Amino acid sequence: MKALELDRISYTYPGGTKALDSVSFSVEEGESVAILGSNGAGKSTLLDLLLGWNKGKGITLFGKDLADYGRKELGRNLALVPQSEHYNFSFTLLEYTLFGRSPYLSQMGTPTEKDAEIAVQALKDVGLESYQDRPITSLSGGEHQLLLLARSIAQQSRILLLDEPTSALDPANRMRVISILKDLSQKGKTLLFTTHDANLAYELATHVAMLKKGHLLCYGTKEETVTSEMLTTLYETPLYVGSIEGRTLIY
Ligand SMILES: Nc1ncnc2c1ncn2[C@@H]1O[C@H](COP(=O)(O)OP(=O)(O)OP(=O)(O)O)[C@@H](O)[C@H]1O
Repeated sequence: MKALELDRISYTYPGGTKALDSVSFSVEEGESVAILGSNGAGKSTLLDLLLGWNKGKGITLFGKDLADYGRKELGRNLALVPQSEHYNFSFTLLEYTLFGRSPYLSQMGTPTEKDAEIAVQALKDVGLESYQDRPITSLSGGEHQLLLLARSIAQQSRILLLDEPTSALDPANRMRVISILKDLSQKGKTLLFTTHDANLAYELATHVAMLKKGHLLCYGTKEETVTSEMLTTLYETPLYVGSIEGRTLIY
């Protein structure tokens, strides 16, 4: 089943910047898609369109027009892991992770024991369970990024959108997040993530979308798209795709 279809998506900001120009591709459920592109290429604009924060036409989610989704229904299908988030109040980690359960709560409803179990398990998945009663304001930058992933795991959406999911992480936590995301992907979750790390894209993605100045330079399997020529064209700087001990390495 198609999880996502983009049909000639364009977006111009009020000031007149055309951030996306006729971008089309589709994603099957269970695929993992890396969105690559230089600074200002339109990656965040695309994520904001998928989340309905920027309004646009031509986006279909599981066969239904994005514009026809209610807020909670959208939350059950799509979760975002931003790079960071500003906190207005000092919740505990567990309370914050429980926000991921919002799309499943009734009007004025409070989270159930089952919701709490799911949130605790999500904190365990990212290795933050021993911090669950600590205030979120006490976290380091990397822990903060792991918490945002935990909240989205608790949300149990069919698609996960991730904005630079490993940007603040040390090597051990980077590996942990890659392993969590691979596991989610194997269980059938559809992933779309932006990254400046072509090695991460190659390791985690099944497919790659390359955006250049708002245009789709190419879309296809990682084997088709991640080539020295394509990456050099995308970033306008020499990049090479090689192999060390049987593993693909981009440098
Ligand atoms: N709120 C806004 N108002 C006007 N122009 C914007 C706004 N947000 C982004 N832009 C412009 O739209 C274009 C695409 O920006 P976008 O943030 O989508 O790029 P990006 O690929 O996510 O970049 P980066 O890798 O630097 O995060 C850029 O030219 C940017 O300056």
